[in-house]
Amino acid sequence: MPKPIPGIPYNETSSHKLLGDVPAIADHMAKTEGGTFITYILKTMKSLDSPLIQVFIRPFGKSHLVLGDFPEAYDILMRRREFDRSPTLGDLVKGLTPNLHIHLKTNDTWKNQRRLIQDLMTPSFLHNVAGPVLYQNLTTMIELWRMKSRIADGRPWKAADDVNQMALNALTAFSFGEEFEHSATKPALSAVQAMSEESIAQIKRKGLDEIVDFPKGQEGPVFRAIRELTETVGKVQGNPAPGLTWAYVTRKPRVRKAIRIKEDCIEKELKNGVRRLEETSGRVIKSAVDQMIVRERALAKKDGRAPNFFSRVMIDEIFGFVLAGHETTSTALCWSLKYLADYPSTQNTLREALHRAFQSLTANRHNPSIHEIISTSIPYLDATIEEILRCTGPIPVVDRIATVDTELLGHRIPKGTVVTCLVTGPSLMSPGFDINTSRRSLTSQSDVKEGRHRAWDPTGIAQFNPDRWIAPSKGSPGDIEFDPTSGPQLVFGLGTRGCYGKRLVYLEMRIVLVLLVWNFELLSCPPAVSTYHSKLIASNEPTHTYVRLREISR
Ligand code: HEM
Repeated sequence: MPKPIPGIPYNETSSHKLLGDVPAIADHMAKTEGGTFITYILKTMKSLDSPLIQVFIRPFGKSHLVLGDFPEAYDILMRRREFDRSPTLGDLVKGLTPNLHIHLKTNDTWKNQRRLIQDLMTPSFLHNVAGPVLYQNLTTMIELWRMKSRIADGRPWKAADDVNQMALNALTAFSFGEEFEHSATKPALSAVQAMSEESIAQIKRKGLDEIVDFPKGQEGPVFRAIRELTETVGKVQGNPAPGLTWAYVTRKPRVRKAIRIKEDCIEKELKNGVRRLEETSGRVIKSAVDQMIVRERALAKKDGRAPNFFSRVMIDEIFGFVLAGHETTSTALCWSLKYLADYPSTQNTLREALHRAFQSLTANRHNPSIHEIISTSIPYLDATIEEILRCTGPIPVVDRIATVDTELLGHRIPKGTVVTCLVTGPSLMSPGFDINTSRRSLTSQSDVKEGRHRAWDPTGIAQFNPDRWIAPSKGSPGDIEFDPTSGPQLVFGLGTRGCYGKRLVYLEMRIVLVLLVWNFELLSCPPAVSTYHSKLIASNEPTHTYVRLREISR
């Protein structure tokens, strides 16, 4: 039976059930349109009127705390040594990448392993290596959508699969470079190119609000295998026994075959990288794999050991990019399409900002180059990206585990307690709870006293409004700048164990938003396919991602 921690509110009925809150969560999801674990938590927090609650979703009735307060979450993630990475996040990928650094506590082993991938999020690698290859892949999707928009001629179509493929392409391009022979978007492009005149004429006879179905194209075996594996992650989400589930899932013949294909693919790319390293003495870096090989050689030399380019750590860290980044980025981009279409004034302001930024291009049809996209300051673009991320929280929770007996908001909590911080909860997307300062930790109290306590104005906190991230420019009076410190944001977690890949995400979203808004007007879709409901699979995906595009002619 559940074992509550004294003093922290919980759902009384669940505390008398062997499965704790699990039946109530299932009931909430069955009866609430768009209901997820997160909406259950938000509802429970509201009814218990507390920023800290406990739920019973773990085996043996262990209490799991949920915190809906940014200042205290900030304190835990940034400063409190009594908390460390909890196994919850890593459990989602453990069966496929047991050697990924996500599973490690914050210690020397974690630090050493991170050295292997330390170069990949530097501005130099992102701008010179990842940026161009991402750009090349993303323009293929723009080409696909240009064809689709001409055929659909103002009618909506389902965009989720294209976005998902594009996100996967982007990550494999980042990992393996432009010479990687597989593509997820190109088969879709070929399928649309091969559409008969009659099937196009049929589409043109449809009503303007009717959904257009486009042929999908056949993914090759490598992408099918990667997709098979990334989709298994959703099966472990919210599962009280992830170890057992992984043991079952990874024994399935389909999954075993997919793992073999993935292993062969990474090994082949590593061999190509090692060959390139030998041929060019490490001077030509074309991908994350190349950079990691160069780093492994340098680390081995420094540590006085032989390099191991094919270690389990190398393989899992490489596949980790895809596992950690694919569904999350795809989800963020799907939400971006919805917000841009449903907030035309944001879209117009963004387009005007792009026109000002890329003035010399408006006379002809060329897209801004990758160099221009990266190097041009466009505060409203940064603000739009930040606001989309704030409102959507693709990973809706950030977890930590108490490594010692400690205190939280005035309550004693035992070692081993998992604390889940809500990414789109109170004080981030709804007004915060009124918490007596004396209940806060000492460091959090001093933030309040010294005015370092960042907070959003509760009025309009739930509204999508990129302007909240805009401030008057300090350098050039009359101008504006993007201020990432305007208010609380938890979308990538915080601190040493915050998201490793966030710079790549910002880069990818920047390229996608520029190319999309530059080339198309995103129009709203019929209400039935425009809801803001979500489903929490591997990440918090929108249930409906449809687009209706009007090509912009210049
Ligand atoms: C929109 C896309 C993404 C979102 C919303 C997201 C969000 C997050 C969050 C919330 C965490 C936990 C942070 C914490 O505990 O403080 C995390 C961790 C992590 N993310 Fe991301 N992520 C995204 C994309 C990516 C990408 C593209 C990569 C890799 C290329 C990546 C790699 C990782 C890794 C390796 C960790 C674990 C870091 C550690 O344990 O030290 N993520 N991410």
